[in-house]
Amino acid sequence: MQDIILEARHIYKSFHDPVTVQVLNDITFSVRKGEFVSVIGKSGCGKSTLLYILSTMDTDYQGELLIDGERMTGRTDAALARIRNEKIGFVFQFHYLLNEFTVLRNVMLPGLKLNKYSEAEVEHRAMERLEMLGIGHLAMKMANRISGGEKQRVAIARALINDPHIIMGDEPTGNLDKRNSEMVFEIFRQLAEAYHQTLLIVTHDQSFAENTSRIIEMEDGRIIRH
Ligand SMILES: Nc1ncnc2c1ncn2[C@@H]1O[C@H](COP(=O)(O)OP(=O)(O)OP(=O)(O)O)[C@@H](O)[C@H]1O
Repeated sequence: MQDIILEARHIYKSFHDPVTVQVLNDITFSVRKGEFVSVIGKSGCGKSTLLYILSTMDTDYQGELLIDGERMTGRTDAALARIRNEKIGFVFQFHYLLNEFTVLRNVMLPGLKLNKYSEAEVEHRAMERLEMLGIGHLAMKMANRISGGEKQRVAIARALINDPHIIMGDEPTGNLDKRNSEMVFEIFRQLAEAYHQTLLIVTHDQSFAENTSRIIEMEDGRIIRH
């Protein structure tokens, strides 16, 4: 099907630490273009482990992962790094901005790495995204001189720089107060509605999840609702 952005087929994952513990058990689901999906479940049920696999950062699993219909399984690390930078935008609980750079430069970095646009074009795209998120005026500030809510908006601008096919988030509101959490949710909702941006967000926040277009619920390494 053409509009399926992400497909997980029978994914299993075990840790050997030192006894073997199966953390993901036959995970199968897909995400269509424009869906705003949340992944919920009790602490330790395997959400972050699953997100690492879906985002191609962890390749040590059984099963198949397809992004845009292409198999990710069995590719080299370099190939996966390129696919990640081109197709996946990341927003984490901690923003991981580089403090020694300006806000603008932080947003530009994944765009420069892609090697698709000139530096001037990447700068223009970064400014467009900062302005869309209402923080154009922060462009020249150093990344450590802005508030937590502003940092998370910068992280979202950075995630959008290469027009990702999917944005993946691991607790993107986990470190924010209520007002900023609602703001981040609202940005995601508008991205999904106005731009048909596909989003897959792991969250503990029940009210966040209830307002997404689909909830995937996990329990003990399995999907119990999707
Ligand atoms: N590197 C590792 N080695 C061994 N066990 C691990 C490792 N990483 C995670 N686990 C175990 O795998 C299980 C799932 O962890 P995971 O971080 O995916 O859960 P989670 O649902 O994201 O939890 P939380 O909501 O608390 O972040 C847990 O039992 C955890 O202890």
